[in-house]
Amino acid sequence: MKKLAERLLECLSINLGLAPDALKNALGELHQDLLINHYPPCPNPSVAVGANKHTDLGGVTCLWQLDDVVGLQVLKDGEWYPVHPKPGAYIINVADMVEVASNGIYRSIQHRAVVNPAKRRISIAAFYDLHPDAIVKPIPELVSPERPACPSVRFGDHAMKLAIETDKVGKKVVD
Ligand SMILES: O=C(O)CCC(=O)C(=O)O
Ligand SMILES: [Fe+2]
Repeated sequence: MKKLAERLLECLSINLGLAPDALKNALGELHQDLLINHYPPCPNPSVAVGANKHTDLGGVTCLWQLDDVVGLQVLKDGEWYPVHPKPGAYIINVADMVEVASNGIYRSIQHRAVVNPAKRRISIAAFYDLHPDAIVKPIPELVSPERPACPSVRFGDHAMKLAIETDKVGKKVVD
């Protein structure tokens, strides 16, 4: 799975016109955090949230939706769109540190999970997170007068800030 995340970072780098290892070098050593989300059926989904609106913190996330139950939604142009589970397919989220390293060219995706009135849902998220001391700066080739550098971020501070200032959850890093 980690190989998949590393390969994805290579593809994202190449797509930016950079060397394949550009994002990997900008993020440093990645480690995997696994989170198993279990959403029991909820008789009144309109008053309950599965997972609140947020962006993932690290590099990329590989998300596996186990059951054929729609719950994940992504925010695009102010509208929530469902992401339908596909057997054998992972959902890949660009997370905050790729947004910073790419100087905002890639945007971390705002998403949430809603609950289902009749069925339970399970998802497994593999987050590729950074060392807490890793400092992520925009890759110099992606900085220009038209696209000035966004602020650098120390990963540990970013994760802590969101843990403490929960009102910041779901806000964009670059903006
Ligand atoms: O359950 C889902 O589909 C989303 C879970 C999620 O966004 C997360 O664990 O960060
Ligand atoms: Fe997430």
